[in-house]
Amino acid sequence: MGFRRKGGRSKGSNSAGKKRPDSTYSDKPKQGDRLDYPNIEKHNQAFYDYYKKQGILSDEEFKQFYEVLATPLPTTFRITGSRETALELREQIKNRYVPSLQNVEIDGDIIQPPQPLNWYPDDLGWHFKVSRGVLRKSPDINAFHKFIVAETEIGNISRQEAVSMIPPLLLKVQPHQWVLDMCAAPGSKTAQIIEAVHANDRQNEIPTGLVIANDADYKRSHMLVHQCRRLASPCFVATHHDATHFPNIHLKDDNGRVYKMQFDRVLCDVPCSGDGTFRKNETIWRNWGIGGGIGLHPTQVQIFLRGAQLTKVGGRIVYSTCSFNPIENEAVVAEVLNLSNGALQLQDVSNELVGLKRKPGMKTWKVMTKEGLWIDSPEDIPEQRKRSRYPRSMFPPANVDELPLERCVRIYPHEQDTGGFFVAVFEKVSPMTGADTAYIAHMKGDAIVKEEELIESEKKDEELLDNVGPKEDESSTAPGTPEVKEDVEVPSKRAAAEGEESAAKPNKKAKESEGLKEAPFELMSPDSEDVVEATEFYGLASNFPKTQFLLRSMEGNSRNRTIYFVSESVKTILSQPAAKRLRLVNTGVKVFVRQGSPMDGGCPLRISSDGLSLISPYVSEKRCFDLSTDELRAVVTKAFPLIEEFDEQSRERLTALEPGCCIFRYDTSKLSDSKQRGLWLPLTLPVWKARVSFNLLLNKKEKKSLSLRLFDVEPEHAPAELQHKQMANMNKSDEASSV
Ligand SMILES: C[S@@+](CC[C@H](N)C(=O)[O-])C[C@H]1O[C@@H](n2cnc3c(N)ncnc32)[C@H](O)[C@@H]1O
Repeated sequence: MGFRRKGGRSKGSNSAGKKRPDSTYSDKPKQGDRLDYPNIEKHNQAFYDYYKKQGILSDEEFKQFYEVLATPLPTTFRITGSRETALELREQIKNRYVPSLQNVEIDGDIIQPPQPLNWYPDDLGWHFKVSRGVLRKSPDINAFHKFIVAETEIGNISRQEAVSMIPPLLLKVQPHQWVLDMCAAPGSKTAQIIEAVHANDRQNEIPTGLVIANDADYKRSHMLVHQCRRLASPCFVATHHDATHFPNIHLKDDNGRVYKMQFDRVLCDVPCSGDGTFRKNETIWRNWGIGGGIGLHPTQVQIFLRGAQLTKVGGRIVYSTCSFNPIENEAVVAEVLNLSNGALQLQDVSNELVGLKRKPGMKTWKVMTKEGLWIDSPEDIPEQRKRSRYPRSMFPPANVDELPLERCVRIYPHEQDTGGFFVAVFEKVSPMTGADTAYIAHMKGDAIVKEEELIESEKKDEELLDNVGPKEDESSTAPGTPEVKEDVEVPSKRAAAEGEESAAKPNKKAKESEGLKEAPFELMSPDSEDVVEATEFYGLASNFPKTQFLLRSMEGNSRNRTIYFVSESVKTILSQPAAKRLRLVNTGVKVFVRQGSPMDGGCPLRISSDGLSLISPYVSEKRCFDLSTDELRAVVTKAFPLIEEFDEQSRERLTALEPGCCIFRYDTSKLSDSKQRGLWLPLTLPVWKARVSFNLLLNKKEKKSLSLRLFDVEPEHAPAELQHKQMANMNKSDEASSV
């Protein structure tokens, strides 16, 4: 299937009736665009003229670039989750799916099986040169499609555009670092950052790092929470602030010294015109206009500058957009470099992500007014009012030759079949703010910083931000400003629907207003009844940090229904009065959930599957049970396994086990084909044990993925009649424990 056009127009004409300039442009399908081509015109004359005139590429390359923009993207994905489980899944793809996808023919062409992206570390990023449409429809790749869908649903795979994976890799996050993601929703880059913080996860180790993921849009910040929840990180905090004025949080150390919360790593993946997403975003073909970049430039400068202020000396900052526009890219970089007075250094990253094809940043560019006039400086605009819409920072600065802008990274779609992207990496090499100087003094321990001094220095930071901000008659949502685009897949259809609308209006001046509907986040006392109950029942080891439990709602005198767990770093923030300034949307991993009173007695607090990997290393042997392969098959594939189906020895042990939640373990090397299946990690499963039966505490999707992965079968759905009979066998606590 080739390009389909709206009726009546001649081949190669745009919506205004003009011809698409590339003579080679034709209806002939190209590699990767075989099916599902949307019925829209893929030409925008204003875009074409603007970038041709900007000279972003040589004439020859520009032709290729513009041709590729009209083709759909290949399918790309990232294997996510904790490092060990990600490596397991990678082996499964390599050993099972890649061989099964050799010599598959679609529309007369043999397609290449999926391949790792050559620049992505450890073969955890993949591309498959067929469009999503082909992936969905072709019967030959149906099994692979099913696998991708199932693993995406439970969060083991993230379908993320290749270029969007780049900024978190260049951020180089370490497990002990504090990271701020300033514009984070819907959150695929945050997910990568969280994974980096957990890169060294071993049993009994909770990283000391912290990830604060922020977005100005309240609804979108919930999409972010949804996306990151599956990673179950106790180091994750979601906030909701206008990043241009992300609050100053003052913390006190054990000696009473005040210091400002600053970060080792800051990601500024700012709202942008999104013209790097032409290949997947049909509306942008119709809506692209010069006003987008112009309207967003001041906000982009402010967000980046604020990010730089919040970075520790010695820390790294990544600025990125999915736009080709130098007004949103090099102009922003040049302005903030100059404002930093040498504190920021633009890094040469040509030796990082080897294999990634890229072009250097631009050293010169032009500004076009919304009326289509090319201008050299704001003074060339006759009207004073209009002039203020084109701040000097949009133009190449006088010292442009001294700035190493060539170190910026430009990714063009035609070079390696991707979307378009811009990334620049910085290090803060010297103090830039009063807080930097105070922080250094704090770290040396040789000065007591007074809070008033800190506040005074912060006023200066604030003034600087206001000076570069949009002027009275400007707005980042000025006419012509397009929707904010993402280069990532949203986590669910519902979330996507919520996000679409709000993405169109970045909440530029989000006030620090009160009245958000979030429940309070209260740390629990280790002596509280709930903590004592859980500790005793599960025999939690003495080295388990019992001061890091959290409640999300105060439920009066009644027993608390859900108990969360946070890392030491999150506790540090939450336990200080300054935490009140943070508009928290979410933090903490759900570890215990209270059931209705179990009929057989036992502890009604069950372990949540979200918190299982955190809690299980500390649970005593009295609540753990090792399975044989046959028993595992019964637990994973059957709807209602009964204790009597187990062998005699197991029956005895299980019958003696006090009712309530416990952990079933399985050593995967016992599976005869574990290598072929790419399985080597021990399995830990949360189970509700009742008097005569038990119940796997996983949701349907998790259960299905597990069953397919281990035994190639879908788990049993019991017919209604059997369900009824079995339920009668089970006591009330079995029913209550179904997730
Ligand atoms: C390009 S998207 C970010 C994509 C995200 N980093 C990811 O990888 O999933 C830009 C985000 O900035 C948010 N945004 C817009 N204006 C903002 C502001 N002033 N402060 C914070 N976030 C803002 C938008 O709501 C949008 O979610």
